[in-house]
Amino acid sequence: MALTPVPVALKALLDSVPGPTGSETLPLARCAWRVLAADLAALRTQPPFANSAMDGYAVRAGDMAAGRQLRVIGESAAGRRFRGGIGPGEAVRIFTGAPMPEGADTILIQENAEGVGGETITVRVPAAKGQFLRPAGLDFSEGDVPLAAGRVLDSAALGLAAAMGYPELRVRRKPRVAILATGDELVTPGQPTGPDQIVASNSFSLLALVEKAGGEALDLGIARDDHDDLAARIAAARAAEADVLITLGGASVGDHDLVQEALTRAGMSLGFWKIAMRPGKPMMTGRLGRMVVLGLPGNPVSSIVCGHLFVLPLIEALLGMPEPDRSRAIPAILGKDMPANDEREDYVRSDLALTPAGWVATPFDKQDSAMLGTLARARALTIRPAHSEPAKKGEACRVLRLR
Ligand SMILES: Nc1nc2c(c(=O)[nH]1)N[C@H]1C(S)=C(S)[C@@H](COP(=O)(O)OP(=O)(O)OC[C@H]3O[C@@H](n4cnc5c(N)ncnc54)[C@H](O)[C@@H]3O)O[C@H]1N2
Ligand code: MOO
Repeated sequence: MALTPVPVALKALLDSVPGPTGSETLPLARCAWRVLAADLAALRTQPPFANSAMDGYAVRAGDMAAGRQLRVIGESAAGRRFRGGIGPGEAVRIFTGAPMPEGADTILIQENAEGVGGETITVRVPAAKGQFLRPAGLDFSEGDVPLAAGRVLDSAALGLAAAMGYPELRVRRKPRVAILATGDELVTPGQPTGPDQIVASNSFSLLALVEKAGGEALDLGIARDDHDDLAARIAAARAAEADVLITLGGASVGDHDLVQEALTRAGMSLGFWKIAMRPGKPMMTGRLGRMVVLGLPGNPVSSIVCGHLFVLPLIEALLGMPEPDRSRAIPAILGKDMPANDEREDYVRSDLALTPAGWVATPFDKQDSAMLGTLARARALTIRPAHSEPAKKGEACRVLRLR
């Protein structure tokens, strides 16, 4: 069976998403890093009044001449405006953020005035008309829509939502991602290991990816290589109304690789199985009712690389985030020669350093997909497209940054 190219499998996976998750209303303080469910229109204008960007004097541009004396007729502070207007030859002491008095059109910063604090000042360096004046609506006006649905509420966006007057926001429900490890050899960390057993780590790796992407991980434990146990845990994922089920291991062709059959028996329609990538070849996609199914290979590095390539974009799609945010590869140059590649796109564990020539990606010598230590050391995955010619150190490449 021909291997499916990564972009084909990814597109099919994202197309299989039944739509963004529902939404919930949360107080602003609980919305950090959540995703907006609707466009957000400003409920007010910012700044609501013309104000000064500096400490100094509100003046008239017509009075700006070196040596000119001005009479200080009052003070405008942030939160306490000067009541009244200024005429020719007059100035108002003003502070950053304070409303501009009527008749003033320019700010003379105090460094450019003599006699600061007194009843008269002398212009030392004249200000240009409108200097350091912030007009009303400089930032946004009521009805503007500076934040669109799908926007992650990072620090700037959350602050902007607050400034626009919102005490609470409608955000996407976190996609629920059920994670099911499989394998007779696996033991939970901290439990005693029998002679042929190893500690199960992949669920934790995937949990970290799911949470980073804005999903909610649901650990379904470890299924034995046994149809009844697999069926019970697949049923648990459905009962929990998971948006996604990720299975780990049992994806390949061995006699104990039962996952696909168990899912098919439960009613899954298969999307793709076997992807043209290394690591991660035995990956499988499917749909079980509304639940998107991703069957990841058991090798720890394979499951994590598949997570970066497929789980992160899948969660973004479920969160209704816009398409362009899903491509993460950046240009770099190779730090060493690379051999020709076969039909599987290679994701090579690499170091990554920023140099005056740009990012330099240097692949590690050992690339076994069981070596989690190597992946933890890697700063990037260097992408070697299928059928690449041998490449020399210094040639252009693309990388996925890992941290
Ligand atoms: N004859 C062939 N054999 C294999 C092929 C193939 O095409 N033909 N593909 C290989 C590739 S590539 C991969 S990747 C692996 C993946 O196989 P499975 O998904 O069936 O994974 P398992 O056999 O269940 O496990 C592989 C390996 O990973 C360990 N493992 C499993 N789950 C966990 C976990 N939750 N935490 C930590 N480690 C885990 C497991 O003990 C095995 O050592 O198949 C190749 N074989
Ligand atoms: O594809 Mo497997 O993931 O090479 O080790």
